[in-house]
Amino acid sequence: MSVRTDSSSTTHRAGFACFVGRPNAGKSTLTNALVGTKVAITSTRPQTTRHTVRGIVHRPDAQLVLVDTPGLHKPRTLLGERLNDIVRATWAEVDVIGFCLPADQKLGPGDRFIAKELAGIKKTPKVAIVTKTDLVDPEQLASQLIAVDQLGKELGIEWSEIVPVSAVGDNQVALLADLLVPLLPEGPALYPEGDLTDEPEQVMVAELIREAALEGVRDELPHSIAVVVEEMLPREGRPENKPLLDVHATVYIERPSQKGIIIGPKGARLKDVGTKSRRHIEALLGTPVFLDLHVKVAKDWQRDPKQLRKLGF
Ligand SMILES: Nc1nc2c(ncn2[C@@H]2O[C@H](COP(=O)(O)OP(=O)(O)OP(=O)(O)O)[C@@H](O)[C@H]2O)c(=O)[nH]1
Repeated sequence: MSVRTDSSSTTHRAGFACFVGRPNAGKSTLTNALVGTKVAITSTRPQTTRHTVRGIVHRPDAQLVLVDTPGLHKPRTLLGERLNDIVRATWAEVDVIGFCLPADQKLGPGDRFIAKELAGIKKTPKVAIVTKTDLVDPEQLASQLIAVDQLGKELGIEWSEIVPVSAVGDNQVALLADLLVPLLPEGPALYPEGDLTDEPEQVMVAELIREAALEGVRDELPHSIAVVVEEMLPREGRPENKPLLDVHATVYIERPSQKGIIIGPKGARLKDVGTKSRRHIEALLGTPVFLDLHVKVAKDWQRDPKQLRKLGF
């Protein structure tokens, strides 16, 4: 007896996808849900993703490399302009774009602004992803799906798919991967199996610290925090079964007046930021960590090209 296998099942695909959408649309959370580990930072504050973080989905039939971009927005500072340039450059390079639209919010000018830009990128297939479906009832979801369909028609965008997902409720996340994969080109894996991201560890560690530093200073320091990891070194003289990684990092703020906010009374806040981010760093790197945090003022860094370069933008 002979068994014939369908040739399509042996085809391997590999390529890049990026999620776009207005701030807070759920792009980072979706990236994490697809990859299954914490690689992109999430926060309830908009515009927290500054670095392009790739998460990699490994499957027997495909490798899907996710590029998580910052939100496109009306630039007010030099940093804003650079972020928008990064976003557009990313869109032109990837194999498929996932446009994230939260189910619980009516389509607004922010979505249209992005959709118009997307309409200009003809070649790249676009999947509309209606996110956060756990926050709405079926009726609301249905009308959002219709609105997204209409938005596409109006602007001349042909959605390859329109998919509702909930990253938090893990609903349809696997289906989304199934729909993205056929849109990738045929080819061998681009990264070794087991790699979840090619972002240098130091950048990921810096992002984890920044995430913790942003928490709780909701309104005082919205986007004035940058974090640079100066050094990560294994502590010398430790027994082999008790390693310790020394991480030295600097939290940059824009003005001296912000120092008090970040440090808190008697240093309590900074200590809290250190404890929280250390736990995340240890989980990420799988080793105990000693975290040494400093706060420095880099005057108006968001507007200063020299400072921006130094801080990695
Ligand atoms: N209920 C619910 N909340 C979600 C879901 N996905 C994301 N969120 C929440 O929405 C907020 C924003 O999510 P992010 O993933 O950080 O959004 P983002 O689009 O990456 O945001 P930026 O980095 O600002 O561009 C966070 O508080 C998430 O917890 C979801 O499926 N369901």
